[in-house]
Amino acid sequence: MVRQCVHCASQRAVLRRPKTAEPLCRECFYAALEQEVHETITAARLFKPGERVAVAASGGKDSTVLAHMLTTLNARHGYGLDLFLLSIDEGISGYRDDSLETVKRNEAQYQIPLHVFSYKDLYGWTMDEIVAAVGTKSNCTFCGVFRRQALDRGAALVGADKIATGHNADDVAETVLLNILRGDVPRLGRCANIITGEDSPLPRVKPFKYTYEKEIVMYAYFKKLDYFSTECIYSPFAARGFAREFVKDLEAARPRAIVDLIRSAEQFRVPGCSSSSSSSSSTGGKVVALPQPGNCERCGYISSQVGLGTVCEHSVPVIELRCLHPQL
Ligand SMILES: Nc1ncnc2c1ncn2[C@@H]1O[C@H](COP(=O)(O)OP(=O)(O)OP(=O)(O)O)[C@@H](O)[C@H]1O
Repeated sequence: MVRQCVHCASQRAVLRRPKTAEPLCRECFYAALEQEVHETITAARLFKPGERVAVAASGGKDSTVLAHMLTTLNARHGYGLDLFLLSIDEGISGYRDDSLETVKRNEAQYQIPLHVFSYKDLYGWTMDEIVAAVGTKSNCTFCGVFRRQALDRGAALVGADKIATGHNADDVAETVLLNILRGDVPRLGRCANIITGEDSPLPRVKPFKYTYEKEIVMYAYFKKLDYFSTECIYSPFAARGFAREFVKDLEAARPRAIVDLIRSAEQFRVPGCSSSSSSSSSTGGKVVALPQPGNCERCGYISSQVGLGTVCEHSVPVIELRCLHPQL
């Protein structure tokens, strides 16, 4: 029996929405997803008219769909944003070099400018060189910290007011789980924030915070968007992979599990702990020490909070990573 789309009741349904199980036609699926993202953007006041927004673009499905959708919604709803693509080349051959080719094509497809910054230019080394020197243990943690700072630096250099990333609901749910497993209460309280660094010169926003990965993939597939779909060659060693599998299993049993995990973390917010605050805070009578951001003793840039001490990534040559970070 041919199912009708439950929204328009005139077209044949071509898919069942993973989040709601509704049978929908293509156009109604696009409209539903775009409207949800628009509502997320407006409800959380993610953007202000006239802002220059860097769309952090890796060439993967999430950031490609984000670039497509922000361009579409900006035109449709008159957000008044000056959008551009910002890519970081971590120096991972056979992975990032290929995905950057996709971003270059996206620049022409979405008609928004692209700026690329590399670890090599910013720090003097590539991830390939780091992995060759220190192996694959913890490399994802470090790469993530370096990328975060590279995005900040790149965005500041090209005059951005804000960075939008393609983190989706599944990513946020995984992070919630990982923080529970680590007992990291301060991060648990803020990992589900839709805006981070609100008080900093370069806040970050996640317009896809409630958007399911499966729906992003469907959207990209049906719209035939040009994206790169290979996993990073170093990522099989990441602990996040186990959390991802678990979230997928939970979703298979009950699709709402993803959004419920996010909502739980929103409830876990530690009083007095925002993305930019640092001190100590009381949770259920227990005082929780919050990370203290420091400044690099060499270049003065804010240092990371993952155990890099007070020397930022910019100033840490590969050989010193070993000395400063015994966990490597
Ligand atoms: N090299 C990069 N340059 C610019 N932005 C990046 C880069 N890598 C990741 N990002 C940003 O961080 C988000 C989350 O990155 P992550 O590595 O978790 O990839 P992902 O979930 O597979 O996303 P995507 O499908 O966009 O690659 C991306 O959606 C993108 O906005």
